[in-house]
Amino acid sequence: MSDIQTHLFVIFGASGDLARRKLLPALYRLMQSEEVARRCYVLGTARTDWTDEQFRENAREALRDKGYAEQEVSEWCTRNLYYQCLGEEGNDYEGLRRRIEQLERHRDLPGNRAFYLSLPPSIYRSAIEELGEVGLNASPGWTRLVVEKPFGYDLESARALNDHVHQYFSEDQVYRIDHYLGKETVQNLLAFRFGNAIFESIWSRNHIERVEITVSESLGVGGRGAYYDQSGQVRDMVQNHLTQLLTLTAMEPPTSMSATAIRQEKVKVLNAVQQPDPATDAVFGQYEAGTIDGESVPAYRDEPDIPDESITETFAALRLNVANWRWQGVPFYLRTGKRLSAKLTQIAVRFKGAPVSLFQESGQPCIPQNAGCEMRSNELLITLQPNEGFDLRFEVKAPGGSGKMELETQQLSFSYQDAFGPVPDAYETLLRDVILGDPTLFVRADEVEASWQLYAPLLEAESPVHAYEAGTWGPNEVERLLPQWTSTARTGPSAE
Ligand SMILES: NC(=O)C1=CN([C@@H]2O[C@H](COP(=O)(O)OP(=O)(O)OC[C@H]3O[C@@H](n4cnc5c(N)ncnc54)[C@H](OP(=O)(O)O)[C@@H]3O)[C@@H](O)[C@H]2O)C=CC1
Ligand SMILES: O=C1O[C@H](COP(=O)(O)O)[C@@H](O)[C@H](O)[C@H]1O
Repeated sequence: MSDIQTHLFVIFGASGDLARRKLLPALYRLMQSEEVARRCYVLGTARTDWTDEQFRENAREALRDKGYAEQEVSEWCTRNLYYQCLGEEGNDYEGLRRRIEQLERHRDLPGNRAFYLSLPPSIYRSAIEELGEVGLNASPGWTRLVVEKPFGYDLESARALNDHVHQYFSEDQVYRIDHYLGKETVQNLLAFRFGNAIFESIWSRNHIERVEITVSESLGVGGRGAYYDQSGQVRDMVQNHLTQLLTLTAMEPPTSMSATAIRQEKVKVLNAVQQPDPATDAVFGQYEAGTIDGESVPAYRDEPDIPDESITETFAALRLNVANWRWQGVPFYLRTGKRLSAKLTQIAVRFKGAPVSLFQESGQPCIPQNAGCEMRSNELLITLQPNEGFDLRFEVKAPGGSGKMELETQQLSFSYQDAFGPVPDAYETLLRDVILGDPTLFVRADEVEASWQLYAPLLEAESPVHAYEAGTWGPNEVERLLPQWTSTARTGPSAE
């Protein structure tokens, strides 16, 4: 990473969960490179009244929990970490500015600064304004602002937040996080689609019957009930992560791999997606108690901080139509939920069958429109997590047979883990890109607004929320959208 310039990485919310579990470990891993370690200093800030040493001790503990070597962790924390309290009210930005300038003098830093807002979303506006008011939106070097998700609550609030950000920062300074974009396998979608010409010619309504995007989790809402109940699955997962997967699957080839070219194509395809009709294109659910991996788990309404009468959806399934020349008429099904049967992020592409089937019981050819004409389709499963890899399913002749040709489905498989070993963490990729100044894997202002706009009818409607048992694949009503889903969990790193 030779292009890294010496800088200060400021984490707002440094005493919080995300900083502890994701940001500090990602920065630590990045700084395993001596070169990065010499060029990146971290300043944590929050209301908690810590000294530098107390912050370092907390960071050491967080990194020890991840199993990193004691001695190296300790040295890194001492050499690279600092802390500045923002005051009881969280508004001492003058104090923060003075500390930044003092550190830059002391460490002889050129004034490059990244500000990572790992704060409750309700604080984003004031933090951005305060940064601007004390002049921290500009510096002798570069200044970058990283904003965590959720970016807005709906279209109106996302627009207002964009306007607010742009009062103080220009768009090229802003890095909106969607951690799915940092996942190696999500980026690999671009490599798969645009590095392999054989798929391009079949990647359209001419050959594809439907696309299914599944992001299922076996976990519930855990300790995040207070946030989640105000949010629900459409805001928490569909508007951002599933929509990113949709755009990467459906976008046109960009003119280059530059951030501008890629983001341009993503916005174009997003603008072509028609708003779903809540009555016919969506099914929502909420989990009841059930069993997952042999363990009993409580109902959503019995989770901490969830009101007894909550009607927040923990499951959403949608049918979307991408109204452009490539995709018109190919349904994109999206499905996501908490406390489902398994953790699985997968894109299943189901191809159209052959025009005439030659392999019928009767021995007579038939066409799919005829009753009883059995036609199997080829399928491509792109598994993004866990057991990352691809499976291409096709028909082969089953051995033997008494004069009749019988077909059996088999698959060609590629496992990421087998080929390359463990997959790096998304936050490591994203933080590296922030400090390199590469915005490709971040969400542009118009993209985030287009995405909120798409789901506006769902967010405004009062749709029924159907109960489903934890440990299943969601409410039965989902069959109304699609009776049988193609997606299946891969069984292991070398899944067959
Ligand atoms: N945790 C996760 O897994 C994920 C989190 N996110 C997003 O990341 C952000 C942070 O989440 P998370 O770490 O879980 O939240 P936490 O509640 O654990 O942490 C919030 C942090 O913000 C600080 N803070 C709160 N109020 C103020 C204030 N008025 N002024 C200054 N600092 C303040 C808190 O410290 P103090 O009280 O000391 O001020 C704390 O360090 C949120 O936007 C969340 O949506 C996104 C994806 C996953
Ligand atoms: O952003 C979020 O993502 C997680 C799921 O992320 P993954 O990387 O484990 O797939 C989800 O649990 C959480 O509710 C949501 O806020």
